[in-house]
Amino acid sequence: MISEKVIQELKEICGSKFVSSNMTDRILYSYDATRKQFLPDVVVHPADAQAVSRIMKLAHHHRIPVYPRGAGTGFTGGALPVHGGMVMGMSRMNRILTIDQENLVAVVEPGVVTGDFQKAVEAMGLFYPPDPASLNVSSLGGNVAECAGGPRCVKYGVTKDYVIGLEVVTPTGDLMETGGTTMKGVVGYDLTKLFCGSEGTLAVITKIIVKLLPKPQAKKTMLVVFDAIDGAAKAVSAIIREKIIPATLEFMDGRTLDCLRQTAGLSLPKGAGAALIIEVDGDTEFLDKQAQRILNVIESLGVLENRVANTFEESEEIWKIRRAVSPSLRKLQLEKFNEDICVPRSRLPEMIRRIEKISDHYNLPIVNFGHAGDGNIHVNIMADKSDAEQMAKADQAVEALFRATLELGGTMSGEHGVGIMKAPYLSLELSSQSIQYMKILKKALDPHNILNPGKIFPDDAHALPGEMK
Ligand SMILES: O=C(O)CC[C@@H](O)C(=O)O
Ligand SMILES: [Zn+2]
Repeated sequence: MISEKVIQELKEICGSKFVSSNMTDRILYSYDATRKQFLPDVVVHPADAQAVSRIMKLAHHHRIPVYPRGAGTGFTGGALPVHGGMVMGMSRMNRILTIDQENLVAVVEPGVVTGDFQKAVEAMGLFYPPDPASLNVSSLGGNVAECAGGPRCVKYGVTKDYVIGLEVVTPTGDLMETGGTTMKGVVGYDLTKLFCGSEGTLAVITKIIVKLLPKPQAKKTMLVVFDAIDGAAKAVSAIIREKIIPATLEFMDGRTLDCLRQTAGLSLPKGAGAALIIEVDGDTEFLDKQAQRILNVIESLGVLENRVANTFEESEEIWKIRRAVSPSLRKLQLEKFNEDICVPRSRLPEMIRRIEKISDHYNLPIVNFGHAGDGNIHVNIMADKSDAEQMAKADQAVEALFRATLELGGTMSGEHGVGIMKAPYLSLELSSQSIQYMKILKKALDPHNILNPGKIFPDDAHALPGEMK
């Protein structure tokens, strides 16, 4: 419980309107996309970095857990207040501070919605590539904390490849700047990169400096439907082997397509085993050549249909299909164990076969889609929540999936992070030494473990007293 005195201090810092301990607000901020629920004691919305710093000093002094929160679209529980305490919503800090067209750099606050930022820079002929599926809702602070990815990462890289500087507040309340606005900089340790993807456990992000690119002149989007999943997986490898890196190389298996047909009314050829969304970008002449090269490479792999978007609207129609996948799967009323394993691209066909075996072995449907061009697949193990046996099997299937991924030289998470969901499996992938050094880092910055506790490390996450069933 947080004392009335501390609540009063929080109100002085944020303004009383922006501090709430009423049940409605506590429930509102008890969820994220994992749909797990942990009730915070209080929800605060600071207006600026000074307020964040004062809050952290207060929390540090009173040992109150603090959970920074963007839009709550994370899939591993990064924003969940698993030990109660304070949720710190960053939505008031939502200004685009500068878009510097001369230096191709922008400075933003963490609460800016990713999609809004992209539109703002695109209106100036610039480009911010990271495009998580949640981009119309998710905010840049959360994207940085989780090092968000998305379809375009195959060509353009992930969030941390664009973040060149940060302003952060440490768990003890110090306000600190890292990096800067230059394209290069090698003075001292790269704290910017350390904080990117640290899942809100090392610092609260209060300002972000990103580099931008010129906006590609044009793009061409294709939805290529295959008769069998193997053909689609081979097509991904074949395109990369041909030394072509398209702007996106997204994959949806037959079950994903069935689900889209059922819940989103999509018309696709009957008997489709899988589909790829391939987008190429650049100048117009190059686009046509590259699209043709891709089609030549994959045509013998069982292509049933190739839908080419000729206009921006047609391209958006194809992307709407892709962005509908995750919400459509939710409509199936099954528990969705959504993983985001990543394997070396050449191992993708084998990984897909291994996933099929896991599905057969545990007798559970598994729906696969995602960023195949990166070897990053969202493996969704589906189980009936009311069937305890199925739920237990799904847990075993998750572990089998991680073990298979690691055997093929992959990683358990390409883009969603560890949070609470993968914490129990951390030692499958990381050596005890790396875990130990990570904990030393955490302790150096957060001696009392108050910033987003219960995340990443298994011994922290194993007992989560606050979970509501
Ligand atoms: O696993 C999911 O449901 C969504 C994953 C999300 O990163 C996506 O690419 O759509
Ligand atoms: Zn994804």
